[in-house]
Amino acid sequence: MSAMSAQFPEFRDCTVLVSGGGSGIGAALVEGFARQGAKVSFLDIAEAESRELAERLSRETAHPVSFYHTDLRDIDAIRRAVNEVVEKSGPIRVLVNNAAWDDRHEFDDVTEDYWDNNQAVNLRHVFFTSQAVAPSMRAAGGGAIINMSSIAFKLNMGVFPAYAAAKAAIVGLTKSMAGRLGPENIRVNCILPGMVVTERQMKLWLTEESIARSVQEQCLKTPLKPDAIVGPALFLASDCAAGMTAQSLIVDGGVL
Ligand SMILES: NC(=O)c1ccc[n+]([C@@H]2O[C@H](COP(=O)([O-])OP(=O)(O)OC[C@H]3O[C@@H](n4cnc5c(N)ncnc54)[C@H](O)[C@@H]3O)[C@@H](O)[C@H]2O)c1
Repeated sequence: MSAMSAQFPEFRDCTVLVSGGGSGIGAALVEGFARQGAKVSFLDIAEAESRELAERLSRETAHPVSFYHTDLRDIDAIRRAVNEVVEKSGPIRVLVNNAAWDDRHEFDDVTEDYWDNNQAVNLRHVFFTSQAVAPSMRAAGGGAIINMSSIAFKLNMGVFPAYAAAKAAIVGLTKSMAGRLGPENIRVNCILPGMVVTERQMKLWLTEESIARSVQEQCLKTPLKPDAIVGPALFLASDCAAGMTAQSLIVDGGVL
């Protein structure tokens, strides 16, 4: 049974918000929740890809999929979008903080502005989107937040210190938010993917050779595709994981 065919009845008609849902893993998550019968909205800046995804899925799923053009570096814009989602679709029960920017940067060249912008795309919105969504989860009696970290910060990868710092911080943020929001029945967990081959990763960073090298490090000898993250995310958001919070789930084909 694939993640796309497993069914969790609790997602039917429930409101789900995914950040960075326009492409890659985020798009697979949007599709995965939409095929569960959820009312899915997503925030992204990739206009063309996001519109195409929302239109395609809206023709095929129980509820229209809604795209909100939102630059996650703009906290007021996040708050406006979250309010619109709640007004249109009802209280948000599931939030996936997925958006990120794994830009490579040379240690000696990083400026203060670069650092701040990098943290704004990779870390700051994870807190502020959760903060904006929490009131509607409380009002609905609870919810689930899933933050996307990465195994990259555990691998001594020198190519993106700012990204690695943000991804490590997301694990700490997950635990702190879980402690704060647990009494309100809001569960907060994170997923640490390994290498996931997306179109964008292929365009920017990956080659057939680098994929083969990474696969050698995995126990499982097949490169992971975005779908590999959908099942674990559905599980963490579902009632099956009702007793789980403050946890990190590694989905890397067995690297760590
Ligand atoms: N692909 C991988 O190998 C991999 C590995 C480990 C962790 N991850 C994590 O999984 C998540 C998804 O990965 P991906 O490779 O699909 O991501 P990606 O780099 O393709 O980007 C995700 C989405 O975020 C959007 N986005 C970027 N900046 C934004 C901004 N300022 N405002 C709004 N949207 C913005 C992009 O347009 C894109 O649609 C990320 O958190 C990433 O760190 C990915």
